[in-house]
Amino acid sequence: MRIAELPANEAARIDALHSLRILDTPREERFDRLTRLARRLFDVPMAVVTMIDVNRQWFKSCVGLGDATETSREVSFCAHAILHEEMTIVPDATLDPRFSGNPQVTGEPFIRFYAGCPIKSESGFTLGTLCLVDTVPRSFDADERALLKDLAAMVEQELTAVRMATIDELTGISNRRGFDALARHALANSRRMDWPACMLYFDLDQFKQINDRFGHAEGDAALVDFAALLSSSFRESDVIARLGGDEFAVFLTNADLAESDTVLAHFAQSVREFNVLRPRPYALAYSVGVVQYDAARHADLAALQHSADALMYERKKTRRAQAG
Ligand SMILES: Nc1nc2c(ncn2[C@@H]2O[C@H](COP(=O)(O)OP(=O)(O)OP(=O)(O)O)[C@@H](O)[C@H]2O)c(=O)[nH]1
Repeated sequence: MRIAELPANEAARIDALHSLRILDTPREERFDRLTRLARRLFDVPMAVVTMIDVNRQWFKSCVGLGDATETSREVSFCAHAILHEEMTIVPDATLDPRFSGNPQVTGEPFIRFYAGCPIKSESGFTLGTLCLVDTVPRSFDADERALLKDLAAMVEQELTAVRMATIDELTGISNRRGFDALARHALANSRRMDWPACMLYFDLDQFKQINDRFGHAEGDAALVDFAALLSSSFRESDVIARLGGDEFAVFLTNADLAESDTVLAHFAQSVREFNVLRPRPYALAYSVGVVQYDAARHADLAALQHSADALMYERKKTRRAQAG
C-alpha cells in the first residue's frame, strides 16, 4: 500500500474545506439522493461523497457502507484521487501497487473496483470526491465516465447551495441558518458526552452611529472586522456566526462559564488592540451575554439563545446607563 502524498496546495485546500463548515454536519437528503442515484445508475454496492480533511476522509453521504462516517486519510482511496484533475479509475485494486495492501482491499469491505471523481470548491480547490466502489473488478467506459462527471457536478452545485444558504455573504462566517444547524448538532454532541457548553450573544454598541456618520460601507467594514476578530479569537471547533444586523453568536463546546470568561477576556483584549492598532474613525464596542447550557432551564437551542440574548440586553442597558 502506498500512502498518498499531500497536494501542493494542501494548506489552502484545507482552509477552503474548513470554511465551508460542512465537516461533521448531519446527513442531508440533497446529497443522499445523489449517492443513491449513483449506486443505482452504476449498479455498484457503495457510493460515497467524501471530503478529505487533515487526517481523515469524512463522508457527507454514503450508501452501502453501513453507519461509517469517516476513515483515516492513510487508507483513503480518495486521498489519491484528489491529487489528479481527472477522475481516478482503479479496475482491480489487488493489481494496483497503491492499493493492493490496503486494509480495505485485504479486509472489509474488500474493495476491488474504485472510481473517484474530484469535487471542487467554487474557488477551484479539490475538497474530496464522489466515488463508486465495488467488491468485484470491473471496467469503466467513456459514457460511464461522463455520467459520473455529471453527478459530481451536481454534488458541487449542492455544496454551493449549502454555502449560499448557511454562510453570511458579507463576513464569510455562518449566518443564522448555518448557526442553528451547527450549534444544534454541537449541543446534541455536548449532551451526549456530558460536556458543558456555553452560548455567547454579541451585539455591537452604537453601530447605527457608524453607519450614520461614516456611511454604510464603513458600517460593513466594521462588521467584517468584528467577524474576523471573533474568528481569530475562538477555536475552529466553536460555532461562530452573524445572526443578522450587528448581532453575532458563538457556541462553545466543552467549556463552562469560567472558561468562557477567560476566552472572552482574551477576545476583549484583541478588540482593544485592534482599536489601537487599526485606528478607524470609531472604536468597535460590543455588549455580550454568556449563558451556560442547563438542561433544566433550556429546552432547546432556541431557549439557550434567548437567555443569552436577554442577558446581553441587560448588560447593554447597564453600559448605556453608565455612559450616561
Ligand atoms: N452597514 C450595515 N448596516 C447594517 C447591516 N445590517 C443592519 N445594519 C444596521 O445596523 C443597525 C443596527 O442597529 P441597532 O443595533 O439597533 O443600533 P446600535 O446603534 O448598535 O444600538 P445599540 O445596540 O443600542 O448600541 C441599523 O441601523 C441597521 O440599519 C449591514 O449589513 N450593513
